[in-house]
Amino acid sequence: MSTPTLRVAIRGETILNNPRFNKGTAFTKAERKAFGLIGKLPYRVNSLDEQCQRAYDQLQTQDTDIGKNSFLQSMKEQNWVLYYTLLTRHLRELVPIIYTPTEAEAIANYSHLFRKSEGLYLTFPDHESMEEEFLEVTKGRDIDLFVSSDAEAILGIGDQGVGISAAKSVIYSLIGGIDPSKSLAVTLDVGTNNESLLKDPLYVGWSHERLRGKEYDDFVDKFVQLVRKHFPHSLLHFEDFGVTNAQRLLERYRDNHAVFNDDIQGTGAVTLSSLMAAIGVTKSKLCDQRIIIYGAGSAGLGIAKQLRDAMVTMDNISVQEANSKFWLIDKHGLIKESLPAEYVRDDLKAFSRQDAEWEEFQSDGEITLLDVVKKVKPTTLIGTSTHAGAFTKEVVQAMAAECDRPIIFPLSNPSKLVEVNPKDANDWTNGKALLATGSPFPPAKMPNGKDYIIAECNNALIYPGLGFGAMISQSRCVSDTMIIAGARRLASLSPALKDPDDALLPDFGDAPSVNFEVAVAVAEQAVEEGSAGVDWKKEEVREKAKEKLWKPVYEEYLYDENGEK
Ligand SMILES: NC(=O)c1ccc[n+]([C@@H]2O[C@H](COP(=O)([O-])OP(=O)(O)OC[C@H]3O[C@@H](n4cnc5c(N)ncnc54)[C@H](O)[C@@H]3O)[C@@H](O)[C@H]2O)c1
Ligand SMILES: O=C(O)C[C@H](O)C(=O)O
Ligand SMILES: [Mg+2]
Repeated sequence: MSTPTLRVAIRGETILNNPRFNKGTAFTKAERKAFGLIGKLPYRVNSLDEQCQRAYDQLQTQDTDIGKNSFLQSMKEQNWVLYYTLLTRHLRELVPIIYTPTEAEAIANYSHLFRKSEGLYLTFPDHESMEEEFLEVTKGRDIDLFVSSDAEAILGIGDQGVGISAAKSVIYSLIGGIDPSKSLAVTLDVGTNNESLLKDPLYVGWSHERLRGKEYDDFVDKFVQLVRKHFPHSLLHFEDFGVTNAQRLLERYRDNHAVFNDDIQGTGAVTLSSLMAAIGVTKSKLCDQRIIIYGAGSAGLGIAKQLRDAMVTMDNISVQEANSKFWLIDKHGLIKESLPAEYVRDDLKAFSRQDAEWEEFQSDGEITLLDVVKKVKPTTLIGTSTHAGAFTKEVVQAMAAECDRPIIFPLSNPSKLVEVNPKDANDWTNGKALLATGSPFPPAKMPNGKDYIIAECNNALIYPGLGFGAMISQSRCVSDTMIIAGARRLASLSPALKDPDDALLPDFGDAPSVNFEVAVAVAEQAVEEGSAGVDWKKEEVREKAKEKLWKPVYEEYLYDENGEK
């Protein structure tokens, strides 16, 4: 295949300092001449393979994961093709370094590890000039994707002031095939309530208490309206917003723009896929499940709604009946009618249990996870609480006593916050538990000595595909039906369908091809339901999607002062 060519308008130091165009020692002799680089590079021209080998060797000299994370961050600042190629070639090994769980440590130390800015920082004290800043950074760019975060609820480590959007953007390109020059990470800095950051003289964000109320809403709205005005066909991704804002913002904007909340919808979708795979093993229906969700925040509620909606569409039961299959537990125990109003957000009310069911418990006492497990005899237990170790041996064994194949998904991230280590859940149930976790864990041993692969039920196994599908079909919205289509396609790729002792979800090493399948399903659904902005037939979607996939390859550059820059 011949090398694709690209007309480029920048030369000399400028091209060497631009990670989108820089090739380092891989610039050919002809390019070095045309772009004024002969004296700026050592003589030898390297291939991408040689550069990868050198970079991988250098990476191995780092002893710690956080050291590797910093090294890779620097590489991203230098050369995107090399960075993404290296990650693609060592995907299983390096995703946990650039993403969950190591990313949690990198974000918690953001101000101390900080070397170079990336993306767009919109900070409240500068809100009056927001449009200028926005246009300055987006000038001349064709942006398809904005990945935004106000960093109030980063993974399970809470308020970090500035943070996660860059790591989530990388996953879109690495796994979803989205051209990194067409996406933009946006930090919405509205202050922080994290005391240690506020006291830290090196904190790089706005050292101020977090904005709330109208000022906050107006600030976010100003940003969303800029996106809508200047990039009406883009996808707007929300990540790790606090629980009081996440659902509200999604509802506010989802009818007018293609917006997507990863913690609510991405987590709901990947959990639905995992559960569909698990009930394939237990040979039961979704609506036969009794589901406890421990931690009723953005992820917990997103999962409850997604599973509920799937029961309604797939098993044909009423919304009310589907709601009755769930027991949600939060910091103050089971969500039930008589719980004080301040403990039950409005959006949880549909899942609130009736007091009459729980008469044997003192009305003012908290109903614990163990109480609920013993009474409800759940088939499925999902953790999104950030409460490490909450699924104790007593809880897990009480569940297993009443259920042949307990489905247990401790989804809190990073690894140290997991509700139960999957190895323990496996041991305590004699290998009967069907397990999936939010962060990567090593396999557990089954009683027959075989490895049980722990599926990684992380939204990264689906959100890049959901996003790519919505983007390529230029969908005006990300509808619930598009998300269900993606989740069903992911479930259909479960290894457990062929071998019930195998993992519930495909391996993360296969995440790019899996996400491609998800994208095709999502775009096909968008075409079918008429929300696509492209004029494609359903049968054409796969081919069109293939054409749009971005891959890290060096193009041959021709100097042209009217070219790309
Ligand atoms: N696997 C995934 O793909 C995925 C996706 C999103 C979130 N998560 C993880 O889920 C966790 C929650 O994330 P979120 O975005 O929903 O945060 P959130 O702050 O919106 O929700 C956390 C909820 O847990 C509750 N909680 C806290 N302590 C509790 C306790 N001891 N008992 C019961 N409930 C308790 C909180 O009150 C809150 O409602 C995080 O660890 C996050 O990393 C995982
Ligand atoms: O970032 C992740 O690993 C998944 C998820 O979005 C989370 O908030 O934990
Ligand atoms: Mg998240």
